[in-house]
Amino acid sequence: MKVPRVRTYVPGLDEILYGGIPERNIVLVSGGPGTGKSIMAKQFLYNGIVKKDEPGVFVALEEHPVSVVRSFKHFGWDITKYEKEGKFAIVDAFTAGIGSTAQKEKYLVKDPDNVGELSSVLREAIKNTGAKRIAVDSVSTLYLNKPAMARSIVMQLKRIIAGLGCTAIFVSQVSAGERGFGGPGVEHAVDGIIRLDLDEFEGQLYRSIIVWKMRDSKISMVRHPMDITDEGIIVQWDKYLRITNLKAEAEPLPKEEIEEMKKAIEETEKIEEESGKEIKVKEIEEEE
Ligand SMILES: Nc1ncnc2c1ncn2[C@@H]1O[C@H](COP(=O)(O)OP(=O)(O)OP(=O)(O)O)[C@@H](O)[C@H]1O
Repeated sequence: MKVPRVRTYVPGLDEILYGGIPERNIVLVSGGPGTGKSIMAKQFLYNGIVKKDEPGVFVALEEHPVSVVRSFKHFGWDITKYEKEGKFAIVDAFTAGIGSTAQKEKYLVKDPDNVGELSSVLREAIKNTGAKRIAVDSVSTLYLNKPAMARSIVMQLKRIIAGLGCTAIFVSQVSAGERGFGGPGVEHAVDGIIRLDLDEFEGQLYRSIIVWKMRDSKISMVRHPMDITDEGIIVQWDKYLRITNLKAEAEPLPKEEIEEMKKAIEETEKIEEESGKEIKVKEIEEEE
């Protein structure tokens, strides 16, 4: 059976996911400092609103809500407009209500250590905006001081998010050079893992992305070069990054794989088009 896909519209990412993220999947975007995790989470939300009219909620645990908005705007993504229209909301789990901007926040979590409070504020934000896409940045903050609780915290959020029909990106911070993705409890609890990396060779930094797992989906089995530009993240889906002890080199993917990825995107587009038609027919029937 074909699983409905949530397209990220991050250039090249849907290709290496063979169509996009399966609906209701919770995806860990894991990586070291400065690898582009936050940008990817923001791009996923912004694209959903602009390209599909799907509202989104950003759970801010690492940055002040003012900085969150500023970093959206850095890429020309005017999120304030959609916040005013009620299609976007920030859950402030950062300020603990301290400061004048914080007190104006509609969705404030006073104690981010209290997962119950976070869950109920998140649920309210999802219901009010009609959100389809969620980003939690970063989920690691929630269990930094209590690693034994990581799995149950992630499962609690997953139940709410998937239960309300949403698809999510959970940002997971790991140390530079660490091989894991955020601890065994979390890695097995989530539905997908995307890993972002930054590696140095001969004084030059190379960005790359690899999809480690994605339930109900075929995935590209190679590391792809990735760029961060003024328009956000671009994945070079038709190339793979060959890393040896001494160097990193981008090489073209085999033709058959490129064709298969293209076909997966075309199929997703066709399914979307058909379901769009179905909705229109239903609307007309209801009007009659
Ligand atoms: N316009 C741009 N062009 C190129 N690179 C950019 C641009 N804007 C930001 N970056 C790069 O993106 C990186 C930050 O990305 P991001 O904030 O998503 O990292 P992160 O993985 O969330 O890191 P951390 O875990 O440390 O918060 C910066 O190090 C910066 O070099």
